[in-house]
Amino acid sequence: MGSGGGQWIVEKRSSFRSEPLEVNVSETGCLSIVVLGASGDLAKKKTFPALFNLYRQGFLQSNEVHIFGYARTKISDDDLRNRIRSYLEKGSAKSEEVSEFLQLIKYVSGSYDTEEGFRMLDKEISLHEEFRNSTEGSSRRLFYLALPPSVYPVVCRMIKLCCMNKSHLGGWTRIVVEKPFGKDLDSAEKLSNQIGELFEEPQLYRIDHYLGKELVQNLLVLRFANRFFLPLWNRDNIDNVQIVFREDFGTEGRGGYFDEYGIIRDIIQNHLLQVLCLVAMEKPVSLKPEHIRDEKVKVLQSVMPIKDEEVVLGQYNGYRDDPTVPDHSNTPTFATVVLRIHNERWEGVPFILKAGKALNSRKAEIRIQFKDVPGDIFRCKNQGRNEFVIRLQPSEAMYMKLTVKQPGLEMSTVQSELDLSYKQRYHGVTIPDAYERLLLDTIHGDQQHFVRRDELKAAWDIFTPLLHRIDKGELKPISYQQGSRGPAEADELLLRAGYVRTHGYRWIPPAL
Ligand SMILES: NC(=O)C1=CN([C@@H]2O[C@H](COP(=O)(O)OP(=O)(O)OC[C@H]3O[C@@H](n4cnc5c(N)ncnc54)[C@H](OP(=O)(O)O)[C@@H]3O)[C@@H](O)[C@H]2O)C=CC1
Ligand SMILES: O=C1O[C@H](COP(=O)(O)O)[C@@H](O)[C@H](O)[C@H]1O
Repeated sequence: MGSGGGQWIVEKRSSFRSEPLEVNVSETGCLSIVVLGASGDLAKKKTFPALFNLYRQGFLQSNEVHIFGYARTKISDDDLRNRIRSYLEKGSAKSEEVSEFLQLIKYVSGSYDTEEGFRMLDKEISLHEEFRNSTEGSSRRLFYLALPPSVYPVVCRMIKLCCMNKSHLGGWTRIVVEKPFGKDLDSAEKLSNQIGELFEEPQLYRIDHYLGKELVQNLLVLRFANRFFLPLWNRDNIDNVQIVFREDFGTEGRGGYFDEYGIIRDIIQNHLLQVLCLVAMEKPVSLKPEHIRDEKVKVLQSVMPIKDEEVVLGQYNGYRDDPTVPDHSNTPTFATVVLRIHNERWEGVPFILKAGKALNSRKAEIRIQFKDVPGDIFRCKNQGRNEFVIRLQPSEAMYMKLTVKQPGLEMSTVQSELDLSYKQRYHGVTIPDAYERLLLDTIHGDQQHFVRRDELKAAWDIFTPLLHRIDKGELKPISYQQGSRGPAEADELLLRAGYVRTHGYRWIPPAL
């Protein structure tokens, strides 16, 4: 990145894109993207809008791409287009662009467990490929499973049986699967085995959309391209790390799904743990996906068993009013869990993962709190510690809380910050949605930001014992008010873990 006449130039992301894993694969030519579960919530809110944005930016060309929606619901092409139109007509999108894009979508209705529908789907894809005159190495088929995980195995079997890219055309077939990948270690391994019998690891993209967020993608750059951080990023200097997810709304219509999973499976075991890996891992040998994922696995394998006294669970009042939630549900909608990493860099540093629904604010951030300065000659220790905060959302930012001299004649100290707020710094730069990047990575065959099978296993290893105890009712959530900070016990745990709150200081995102 460099500056010229006040104008910031953002280097193309491809400058540090890792190489695709598969050899002899085509990244050009006829591309068919199939959204299975096209009638669902994720498809309309995230998958189709992300495809539309890629189309608008020229990453998907109308002369090579065709999009297929597949689901059981019996609707026409136009019905599907009308369902998703309003989710595309947002921001600066022009209605003609939306209409052009919608014409690329064809809908096929069929069941998930019989060949008939998938044979029809294959016929439609093949028609498109013939129409586009696919030649050697130019037919690419991407299947996005926007479906409940219970149907992944059968759907993958049907794809393998009926819809694979025709080998004489070259190209590839790739499968994107959504979280949750299982409910515990055994079910995740079973799912992995079932899918693994059908597809090779380089064909499988286990998506965790937090890995597509701008500031999560920035973590490796920040840590390993800045001399500042290298000597500080360890147990000698860092006292504790918090990775926090807060939502100011409840389960809203997803109560049935949520009650089966709970906040640990929904957010902590995947999104927050992936962020922890990037904060805590050692420097990878290179940016090759396997080198990065090797380091992530090592961190996960170094996490110690979770102690009961380092867990606080909560459930918001009113959660059970949802008719799809059982009256006596023990499912946590809030959890604070302390993880401890048993290695040379992090021994003794608590990683506090906190997630909650129906709280008093919506934000996701990483908060790295440094130790006190030894020999504090200014006697400013009580004002607060140095903190480095990475605000993932909303208002993407990084800021360092530090102690400075209070401007003026007096020699006193005050808390202030060095602030890199993205909206202020990068005028006019649109931060892409996580799903956009990850879909583009899938098309490019870049698995760096996807979860590898052994990573998934190591992640479930950490949380399975705790989850089983919650499922059995051995640990109970504490009730908390909607719109609050969550149970007070969580704040007490934070203090016990060593976090020191800075009183009287609040970071305010700078206005433009
Ligand atoms: N919604 C979200 O915000 C997020 C969702 N996800 C994950 O994405 C996937 C899809 O989520 P979402 O779109 O919300 O799910 P939905 O419940 O909306 O299901 C998607 C589609 O799958 C079909 N379907 C639903 N239930 C069943 C069933 N029991 N058996 C077979 N088919 C079924 C339905 O299509 P039809 O009946 O027409 O076949 C439905 O339209 C899930 O794995 C979810 O965990 C991940 C992150 C966020
Ligand atoms: O995966 C999920 O994420 C969303 C939050 O995503 P965000 O990008 O808006 O932070 C959460 O609401 C949902 O429960 C969960 O399944």
